[in-house]
Amino acid sequence: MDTGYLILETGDVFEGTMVGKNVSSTGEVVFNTSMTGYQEIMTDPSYTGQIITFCYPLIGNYGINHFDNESIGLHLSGAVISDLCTTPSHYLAIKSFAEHLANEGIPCLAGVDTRAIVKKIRKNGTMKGVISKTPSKHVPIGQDNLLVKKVSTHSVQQYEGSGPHIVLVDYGYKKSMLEALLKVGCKVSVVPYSTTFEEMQSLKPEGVMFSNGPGDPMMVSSMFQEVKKITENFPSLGICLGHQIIALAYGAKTSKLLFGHRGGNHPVKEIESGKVWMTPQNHGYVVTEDSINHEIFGVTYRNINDQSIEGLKHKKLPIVTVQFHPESHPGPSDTEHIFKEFLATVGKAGDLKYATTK
Ligand SMILES: NC(=O)CC[C@H](N)C(=O)O
Repeated sequence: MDTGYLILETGDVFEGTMVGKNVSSTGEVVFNTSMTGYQEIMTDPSYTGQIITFCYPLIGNYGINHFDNESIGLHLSGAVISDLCTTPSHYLAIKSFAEHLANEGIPCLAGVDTRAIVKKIRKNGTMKGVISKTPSKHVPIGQDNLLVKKVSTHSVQQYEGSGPHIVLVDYGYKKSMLEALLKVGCKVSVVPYSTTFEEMQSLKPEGVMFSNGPGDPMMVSSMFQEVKKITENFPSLGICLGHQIIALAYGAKTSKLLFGHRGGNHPVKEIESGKVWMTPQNHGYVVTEDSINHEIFGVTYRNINDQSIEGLKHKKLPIVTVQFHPESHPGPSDTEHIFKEFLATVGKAGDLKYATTK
């Protein structure tokens, strides 16, 4: 196996062994602290354009199976790990971690002191990096672009059900989000990120869910007006990127965290009840504290570690948003009630006075 390197924007170089596809790759270097769930993480479209450093030291021990993909294909730009297990042991395993990456054309640097990378990122912030076969490669800074467009569906996809009709706006949705709706009998239409209010109206949804997705939410600013109109007229739930986009559509601002929240045990406090929930998270941006108009939105959840905003609720309309991942996969499903609460608002829509009628 060839020697390879991770070169960070700071100039730091980490040596390891190239596994997966033996190619160079550039991305934003982030870290994930989950102890399990590498398959779900690798297939989460929100990681598009990112090199994921897995903090848990052993990766690949239970292989890759047919069931845990969160989307079709892999979206990450590369992986950096400590110990690679090449002989997976699990009754559902169909291939190894390294085979999966190789088949999908993604490089991985193994045998690295991932703790040292995490320390660098925690100190200097998320930064660009390159996985390369030579230690001297230049790290291209590159422009952020509309990553959502790369991963969103191009056409409407329908899933039958006998329950309420929910439209899922696809910014790069995780399969578990769709499954959370199908499990309780919803009929679901998955629609492109660029769906307008008029197109939404023609689908006659009873509720709208705005999904997770990659990149800076400001990149989707061309859709903010439409998102505002949609949420003013249909009960809405925004998750992660969906949460950020809804907040922006109502005039709030977002900013980038120093090193993001990515892992399976981020504690959030529900403000109303005082309860603390354990949540899976994967985000680099947050809704900025003083940008919230408190006459319009109330803060419903806060991160225990840094007090950042983890949830919003519109004061008059049935609009709820969360920064964490109630759909789980990987990580705890303790906040599954978010879907139930959303579905409870669906169907009562006719009784509500919407902002557009004011
Ligand atoms: N999982 C997500 O939806 C991520 C949202 C956004 N791309 C962020 O990093 O903050």
